[in-house]
Amino acid sequence: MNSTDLANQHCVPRKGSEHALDAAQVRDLLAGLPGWSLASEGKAIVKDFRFEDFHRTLGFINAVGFMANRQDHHPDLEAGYGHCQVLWSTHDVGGLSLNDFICAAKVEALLAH
Ligand SMILES: C[C@H](O)[C@H](O)[C@H]1CNC2=NC(N)=NC(=O)C2=N1
Repeated sequence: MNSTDLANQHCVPRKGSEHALDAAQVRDLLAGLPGWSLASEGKAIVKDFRFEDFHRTLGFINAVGFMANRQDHHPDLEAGYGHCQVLWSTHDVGGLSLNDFICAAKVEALLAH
C-alpha cells in the first residue's frame, strides 16, 4: 500500500496482539514511507522532522496533535528549536499496528506541498 492510500484511511480501535503486524507487513509498509525507520526493537516507527525555527516546529506539533486526536491515535513527540521526532506505536497491541502506518502517512500528507 502506498503512502497516499494509507493516508486516506482512518484509524480504528485495534486492541490485542492479533492486530500486531508481522515483519514482512512492516517491511512493505515502511518501504512506502521515506525517512521512517524502526525503533524500540521493532515495536515502533520513528522519523525526525526538521524545521527552520521554533514557530514552524510548533505549528507542525499542533497539526500532528490535531490529526492524532481526530484519529484517537497518539504519538510520542520529542521536540527542540528546529526539529520534532515523531514516534508511533500501538500501546493496545504492544507493537506496530496498521494505525501507526496510517498516522505516519497522515503526517507526511500534512507536509505535502
Ligand atoms: C480508547 C482509545 O482508543 C485508546 O486508548 C487509544 C488512544 N490512543 C492510542 N495511541 C496509541 N499510540 N496507541 C494506542 O494503543 C492508543 N489507544
